[in-house]
Amino acid sequence: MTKITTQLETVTEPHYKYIKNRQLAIVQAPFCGGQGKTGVEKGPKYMLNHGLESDLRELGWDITVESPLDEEYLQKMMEKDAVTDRFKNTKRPGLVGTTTKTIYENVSKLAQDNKFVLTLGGDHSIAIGTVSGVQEAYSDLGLIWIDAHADINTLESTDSGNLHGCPVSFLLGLHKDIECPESFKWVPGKLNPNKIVYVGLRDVDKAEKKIIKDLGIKAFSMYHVDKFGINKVIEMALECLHPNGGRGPIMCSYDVDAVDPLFVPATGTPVRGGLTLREGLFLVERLAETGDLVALDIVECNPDLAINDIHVSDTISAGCAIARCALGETLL
Ligand SMILES: NC(=[NH2+])NCCC[C@H](N)C(=O)O
Ligand SMILES: [Mn+2]
Ligand SMILES: [Mn+2]
Repeated sequence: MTKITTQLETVTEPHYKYIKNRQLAIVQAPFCGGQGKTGVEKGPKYMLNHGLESDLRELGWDITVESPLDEEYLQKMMEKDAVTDRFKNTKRPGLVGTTTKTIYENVSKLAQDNKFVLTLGGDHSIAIGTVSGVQEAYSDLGLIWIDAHADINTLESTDSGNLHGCPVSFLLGLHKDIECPESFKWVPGKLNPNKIVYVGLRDVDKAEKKIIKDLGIKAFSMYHVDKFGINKVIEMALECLHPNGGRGPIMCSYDVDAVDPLFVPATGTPVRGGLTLREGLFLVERLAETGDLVALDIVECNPDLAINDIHVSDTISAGCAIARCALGETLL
């Protein structure tokens, strides 16, 4: 009888080769001006109240909590600027531009100090600031955008006018070719289209599909997740960012609506047919295993959109679990 011996695959412990002394900065970004529903600004407080800081300290991180935004000022501006702060179809370009600039300055400093930067949103417009900031420290940064949506609308293509649907176009510098308000002139827009990859897409606007095709951006939709499985998808995504088995720093911008609303109900633009909670956590566990992860955003938790307390705790605990898995928690 012939014996079949299977090679046991090995798994590497989470590690962070670009980060000095396991130092972590948690940046609170309580901003809701990139979309129309209030409550998403409560994300950071809810995640911290859930014990996130001590859970991460338990994982060996030395932590500082940063609060670069003036919440009172933001609240005042949210009321005041609702009608006046407009550019064509887009809502609050002034406030989004100045707020993301503040986040950019803070994140850029922290990343250059070789700290891991974990930013808690807020809506996804904050990624204009976080990704631009992290890029100041790592010029060859690869970006994994985990989301049901592509968030790549331009100031011209957006139907909703909500700027949380546009951050990727700013990061790619697409605003430089069109008429653009003063408030966004600071955005470096240096992200190369081959340095971003999407995972989890299932609700992409027509104009966005054209931009993705025209720029040749790599995107793994839920179809790809079903067809190839989540493990193959993340391996392919990593290969896209640093080809030929090459390695390099990676940032992950994680919109919790990538995960199915069964697990993450309290979010502004839920779309059915998403990642299971385990698939959503596996993605970041794998990133932690590479040793290349340098920064993470967790955005779009909106406790006010829950219809009961279970929805709040499901959503917030999923957001916190994403952070813990990315920062070294393992199942055993
Ligand atoms: N970050 C998000 N949840 N974005 C949703 C964007 C939805 C739609 N594509 C828009 O541009 O308005
Ligand atoms: Mn989304
Ligand atoms: Mn998003």
